[in-house]
Amino acid sequence: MIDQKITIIGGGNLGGAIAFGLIKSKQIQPSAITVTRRRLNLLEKLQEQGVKITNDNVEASKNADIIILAIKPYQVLEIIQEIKPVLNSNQILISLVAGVGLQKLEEVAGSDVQIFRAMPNTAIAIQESMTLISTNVKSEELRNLVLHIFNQLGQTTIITEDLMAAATVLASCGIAFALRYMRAAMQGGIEIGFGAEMAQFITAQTVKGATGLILDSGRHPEQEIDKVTTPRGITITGLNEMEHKGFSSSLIQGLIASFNKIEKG
Ligand SMILES: NC(=O)C1=CN([C@@H]2O[C@H](COP(=O)(O)OP(=O)(O)OC[C@H]3O[C@@H](n4cnc5c(N)ncnc54)[C@H](OP(=O)(O)O)[C@@H]3O)[C@@H](O)[C@H]2O)C=CC1
Ligand SMILES: O=C(O)[C@@H]1CCC=N1
Repeated sequence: MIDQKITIIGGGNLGGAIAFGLIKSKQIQPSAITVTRRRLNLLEKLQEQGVKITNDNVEASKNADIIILAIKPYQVLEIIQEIKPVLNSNQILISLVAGVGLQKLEEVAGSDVQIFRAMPNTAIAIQESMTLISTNVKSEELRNLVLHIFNQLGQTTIITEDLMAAATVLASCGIAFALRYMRAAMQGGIEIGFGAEMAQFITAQTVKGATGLILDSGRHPEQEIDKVTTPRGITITGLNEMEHKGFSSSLIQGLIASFNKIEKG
């Protein structure tokens, strides 16, 4: 069980999904969760589940054990300043904000607070996130607590801060890249004969199967691809045509462009 009181500042896509995911996990009482945003009417569903809602970040942070920052990057430093007067050294501050490093967060929040960064993806809405965590906090107990919270919402790993930009690209942006593959596969599927709905279902189940093969076996994708590519066959013809058109190269260049965007700020 999670006995701590959790405040989520910014109940949008991620903040809201975390609250719903935690409730679903049954590891925490809904009344131990507070979610803030300015348009409170958009938090009605969470309120119906027993979550406390407010537009007062300071009040919501006062008695929280854990404060999760799920606002936009351009707001994060201002909002830390806003809640700083009520922060204390027993509290854990977890920033989900992309592109704002631990050093900057520590500078603004002060070194007393226990600061973590967590980088999830939108599959957190179905408790299937890949969440990467970084921190300077040394306490195993606190690290395990933060891991435990995000483990309710998918898979979680602690990494060093210098890898957080790469983690943001590969996991958080990565889900959009994977979905764009799916959209393209569907469009191709429609052109060769399926209706959109059927093409979507076939594509989604096929991607799920590919994911399962890799996660279950830990084998390199190319080993699984080798099992599909009959010599002089149909698959290798398609794969090679995709590579001639720059499939892998364009994906890698896209990842690097996203990475450079974070690095440049
Ligand atoms: N989306 C993603 O896939 C990922 C996002 N991130 C990071 O997570 C953060 C949140 O992203 P996301 O959930 O997509 O963004 P959203 O825009 O969906 O959520 C941000 C929320 O903050 C609320 N908000 C704005 N101002 C305030 C304020 N002063 N006080 C309290 N709440 C406020 C907004 O609601 P209202 O306007 O009603 O106040 C909104 O619901 C970003 O920093 C992003 O970098 C990280 C990994 C993945
Ligand atoms: O695109 C963005 O900036 C955010 C951070 C990672 C995913 N979405």
